[in-house]
Amino acid sequence: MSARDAQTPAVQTPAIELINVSRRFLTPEGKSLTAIRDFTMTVARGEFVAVVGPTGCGKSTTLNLITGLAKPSSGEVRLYGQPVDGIDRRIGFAFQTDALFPWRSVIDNVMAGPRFRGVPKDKAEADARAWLAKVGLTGFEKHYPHQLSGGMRKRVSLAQTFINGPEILLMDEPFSALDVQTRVVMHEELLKLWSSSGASVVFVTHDLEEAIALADKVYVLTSGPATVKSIYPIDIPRPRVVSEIRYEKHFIELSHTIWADLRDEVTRAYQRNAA
Ligand SMILES: Nc1ncnc2c1ncn2[C@@H]1O[C@H](COP(=O)(O)OP(=O)(O)OP(=O)(O)O)[C@@H](O)[C@H]1O
Repeated sequence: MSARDAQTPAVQTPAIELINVSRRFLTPEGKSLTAIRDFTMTVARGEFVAVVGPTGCGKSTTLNLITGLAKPSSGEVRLYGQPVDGIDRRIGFAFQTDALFPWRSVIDNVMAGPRFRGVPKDKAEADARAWLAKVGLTGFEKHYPHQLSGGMRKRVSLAQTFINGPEILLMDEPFSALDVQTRVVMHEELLKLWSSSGASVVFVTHDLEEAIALADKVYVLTSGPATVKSIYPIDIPRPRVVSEIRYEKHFIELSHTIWADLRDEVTRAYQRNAA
């Protein structure tokens, strides 16, 4: 076997696999609640997967299983072919609320990760400046988070995440608190950073258009317990200009098709909550 052949299986191993995963919780009343049932998902290396589903269906629980913060009740979660075992340094996160330290300047916030990992101060600072330049924040290094707009804080957050070179990026509605225009700008930023990073992404959102604009694949989940209802490949060529593609015929067709599928689950979840 040549060295190249020996490497092939590893190269083909997906970045993330959830195999027939179920996750049950005990409710405060002591009842068993199944948040996720027979959930199977594969994220190839470098792939961008978006996950949409009705509110409360189990999207965040899915991310927690990938991080190792939650353990499956049955089934298996693998990263690069290996069972998840605790918090993995290859994973980066982005949540709805950013994780900026309010008492630290922008550059100190971005340097925090590398410094924590033992990178010397000069190198960490130079890297942080370079990442701030990539997200268009040169000149804001000495500002504090409260002196920035919501969109600028998100840019700092992205720099703070990408500076650590994550191989896997888990994003839980990271842009949902932003206004629509800023959100589109952040989509462009994210796609630019992601395409040069090669990271594998799981992006959870309520916003179907956001999912289609960003992802290679959209997973539609059922109303809880979450299981995979459908998987839609998004064959819109890259690089994508997010502000433009949403007006294209194919984008609108994809939105209609996937929404028809998602709408049933949203209605079901709404009726269940109302009952
Ligand atoms: N630690 C926990 N203990 C008990 N129940 C939990 C726990 N974590 C989540 N759940 C329940 O599991 C279900 C799925 O929750 P989850 O947060 O994963 O949904 P979600 O799809 O991310 O929600 P949303 O769309 O509102 O953000 C919910 O019914 C929730 O109440």
